[in-house]
Amino acid sequence: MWSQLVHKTRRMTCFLLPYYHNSPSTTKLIFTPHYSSSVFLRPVSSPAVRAFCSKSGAMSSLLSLQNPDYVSFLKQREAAEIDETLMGPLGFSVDQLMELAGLSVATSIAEVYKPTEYSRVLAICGPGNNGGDGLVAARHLHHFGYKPFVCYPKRTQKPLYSGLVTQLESLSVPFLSTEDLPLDLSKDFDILVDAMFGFSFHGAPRPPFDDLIQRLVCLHSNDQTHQKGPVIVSIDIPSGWHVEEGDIGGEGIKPDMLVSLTAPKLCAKKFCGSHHFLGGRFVPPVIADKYKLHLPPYPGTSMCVRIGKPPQVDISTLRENYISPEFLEEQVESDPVDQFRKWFDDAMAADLREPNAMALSTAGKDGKLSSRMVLLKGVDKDGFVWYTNYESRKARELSENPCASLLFYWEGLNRQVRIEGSVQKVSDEESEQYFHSRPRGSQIGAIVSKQSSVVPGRHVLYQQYKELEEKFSDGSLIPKPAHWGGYRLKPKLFEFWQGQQSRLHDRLQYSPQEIDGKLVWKIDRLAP
Ligand SMILES: NC(=O)C1=CN([C@@H]2O[C@H](COP(=O)(O)OP(=O)(O)OC[C@H]3O[C@@H](n4cnc5c(N)ncnc54)[C@H](OP(=O)(O)O)[C@@H]3O)[C@@H](O)[C@H]2O)[C@@H](O)CC1
Ligand SMILES: Cc1cc2nc3c(=O)[nH]c(=O)nc-3n(C[C@H](O)[C@H](O)[C@H](O)COP(=O)(O)O)c2cc1C
Ligand SMILES: Cc1ncc(COP(=O)(O)O)c(C=O)c1O
Ligand SMILES: [K+]
Repeated sequence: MWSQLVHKTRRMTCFLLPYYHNSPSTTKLIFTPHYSSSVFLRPVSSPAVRAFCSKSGAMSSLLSLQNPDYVSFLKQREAAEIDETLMGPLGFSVDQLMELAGLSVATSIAEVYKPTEYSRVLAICGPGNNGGDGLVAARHLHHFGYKPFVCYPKRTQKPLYSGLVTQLESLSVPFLSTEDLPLDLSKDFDILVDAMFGFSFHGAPRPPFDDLIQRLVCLHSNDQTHQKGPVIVSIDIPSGWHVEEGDIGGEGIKPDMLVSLTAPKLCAKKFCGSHHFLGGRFVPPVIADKYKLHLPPYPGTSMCVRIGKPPQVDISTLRENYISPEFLEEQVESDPVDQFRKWFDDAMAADLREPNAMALSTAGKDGKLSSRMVLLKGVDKDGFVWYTNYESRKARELSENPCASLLFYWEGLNRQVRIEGSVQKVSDEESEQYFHSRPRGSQIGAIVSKQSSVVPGRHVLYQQYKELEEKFSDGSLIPKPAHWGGYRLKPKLFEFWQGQQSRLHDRLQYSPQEIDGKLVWKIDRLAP
């Protein structure tokens, strides 16, 4: 029953997302591989890494980073034209677009700046639609667990805007006048949302926005004194910047994050902050087509996607402080295989990706070690089973030295399990049975791959694969190659590790002992 459970292939889906790619002469539909996003249960330490790896798909971020010309930039006139087309012939209302734009901004912020660290948000909203985006974003941020404040000094008397204000008031989001705002914004807020001006900005900022922009500029000078100040998130255009030329005098605001909407405007090429996101997941193909837009695909159901390079991180600063329930001797099973199953069930329940992936370490007769990942395919009192090629490097090493170790790491649960023991091949019948339970593609793959040998190129494998696929296209039985089968590790030592704060982890080791001629497992606590 349990081994059937692990047989199920979980979330290994690679599906194809169409997006429109245009060259001057043609418009063709390109299929981009996109991998279903994995769930990271704990935030990783730095905002940069967090953003890169967050739930909404490191894979599509990778796609957009591989090619710097991947994204198109719009002129001011084009941005206005697209706006008109969307809200004219394409049937959108301004309310709809603003809602989606504001939601994109809020989700982009939430991907990088977690509310546990950055709770106090000030949205400074201007008189136009950019200001409207700011009001919508503030509402979503409230629902995401932030504490937003709004400064909205030049209100527009249209029902859309008064409705947005009423919605925020009903959530008790405080509205602050420019007089209420502290001159130095660095102490009272963690995030400043710059929603003053978007693509219709022209000339020099007029009061009261000139002063508000200046207060954002001042924050950089504070920065030089190495104080941790609030981060600035600009919506669509860093306010005060020329929509196409950018920060002409070099004295404008320097946002940490820019959320471009629909497509980035030309000024975004000059953006030097750490986080450039794209939002506004509503562009129909006809617009992408007409303006020859290259836009990255949005991952999964996300409202935003990172564009541009993620910030460089200092690897030495990456660390987690593990916070877990205590793992005590009194709680554990006397049999380590039972304890393993308990933890495996927890890993399944936590919806971790491939909880049955384990590192297998082997050493040949020369004593040189090697490790690789394999998938656990069954466990019982007899041992831990995986399948592989009997002519691979690991197989050679196991034939020379049958000792091996297994390692599971369940990141989302702060747990690792080490298992050591001796290895034997499983019976031929067992291998046969498992082989035929695999997807036919993987069965053919096992025939094609002379695992661990040198191949002249991918095309060779692909060619052989195609031939065999054709040969077995009638659905006939694909014979298991003699060189493919399972191994079973009979455990002689276990260690269960539960991460704890300040590196004072729990480590319980099980080793076999003979008492009165009976084999029992002795449990020892090891120092972390
Ligand atoms: N499809 C899309 O792309 C979508 C776009 N959306 C959003 O709309 C944004 C564009 O909105 P928008 O056209 O209302 O213009 P925006 O820049 O917010 O402000 C114009 C106001 O500012 C004023 N103003 C101008 N210059 C000034 C100055 N120097 N100093 C002072 N004031 C100045 C100007 O007054 P005026 O000069 O006309 O008297 C007017 O009142 C866009 O960037 C995006 O955020 C999303 O909501 C939905 C989808
Ligand atoms: C998550 C994961 C699971 C894997 N599972 C298996 C497996 O079950 N069997 C296998 O032969 N290779 C598996 N591989 C590939 C191995 O890591 C390795 O590349 C291959 O077995 C060749 O190893 P060797 O040259 O050391 O023998 C897996 C790789 C990953 C990343
Ligand atoms: C080469 C190879 N063999 C076998 C496996 C085990 O996979 P399956 O679940 O198809 O047996 C894997 C998994 O990644 C693999 O890469
Ligand atoms: K702005």
